[in-house]
Amino acid sequence: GDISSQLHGGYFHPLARSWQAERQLTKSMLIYPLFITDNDDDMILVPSLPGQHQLGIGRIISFLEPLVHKGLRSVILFGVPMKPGTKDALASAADDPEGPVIRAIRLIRRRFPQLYICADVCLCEYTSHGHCGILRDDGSLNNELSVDRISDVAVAYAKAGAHCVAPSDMNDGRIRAIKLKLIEEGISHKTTLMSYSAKFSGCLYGPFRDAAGSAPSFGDRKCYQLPPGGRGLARRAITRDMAEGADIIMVKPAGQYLDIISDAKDLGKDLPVAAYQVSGEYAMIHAGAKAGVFDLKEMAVESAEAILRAGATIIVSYFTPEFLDWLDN
Ligand SMILES: NCC[C@H](CC(=O)O)[C@@H](CN)CCC(=O)O
Ligand SMILES: [Zn+2]
Repeated sequence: GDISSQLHGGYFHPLARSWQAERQLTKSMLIYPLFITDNDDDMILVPSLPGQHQLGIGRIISFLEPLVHKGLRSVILFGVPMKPGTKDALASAADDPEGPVIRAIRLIRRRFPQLYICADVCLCEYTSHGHCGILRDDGSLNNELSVDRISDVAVAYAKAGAHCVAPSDMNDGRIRAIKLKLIEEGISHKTTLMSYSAKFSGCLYGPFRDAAGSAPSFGDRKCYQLPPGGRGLARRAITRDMAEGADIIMVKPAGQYLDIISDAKDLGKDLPVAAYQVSGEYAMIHAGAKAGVFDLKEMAVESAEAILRAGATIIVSYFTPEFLDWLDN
């Protein structure tokens, strides 16, 4: 055939094949989620999230030491209050200075100063009803009260030493509110604001909710997380959050939303785009490997390659510990 039909010469060799990828996965692209409980000695496996633990403050250092040694660069912290009576309608415990997240931030900052600490900011782990905000009488989110409370929690985590605050609530306008309060506090110059901008409602968060005890006690999150079909809504939310001061745009889930990741890169070509490979994606890959559909490592790598190909350069992944073993850098 004519010469332009000959493509094989560009990828017959493994190195040439690696050159075909715009982005290569490296350890510094990975953020590892940690579940921190309020019982210091906890080290509890989460059955629905293979190999993942709920950790007490007393376990964090010894848990992280080998991972930091293998090149872990960043974690994202989720508080898991287990003590009865902690949760209430206003998520009062979310910014408790003796709560698990703030204690973990301080401890990790002191022991691993080189680790970049992200703090997830939401109310669902601290509200009695399990929703990502403060409710009106009719059970819908009170956006104004929720945004005010979430921005206070974000500032508390930043003041405690989090390098990055990441609001996963999906209330309207929380990015602007957080940015303004960080500026008022004089810490906006040393706090990254990573927005879960395009976060979709769906069936892929079950194992996380087991791990975080954060399932809504009634209803669902369909009135604040985006509808899976809402590509336009996602583009509008991404554009809005960039205008409100987000430093990083995140898409979540990842594997079923690769087009949204590429939209985020298209809209936010001047910002880093993150993607969160959520608990359901992670558990599904484990289940597929266990069922013999594919090799675990091959699928974990292929799913990460797809997320990078779509345009992400940051991946929140429960596979992070494995990738630290699998990657050279
Ligand atoms: N703030 C909401 C938590 C949210 C899932 C949910 O809707 O419960 C995610 C955490 N940011 C779940 C992440 C995961 O499933 O891994
Ligand atoms: Zn939430």
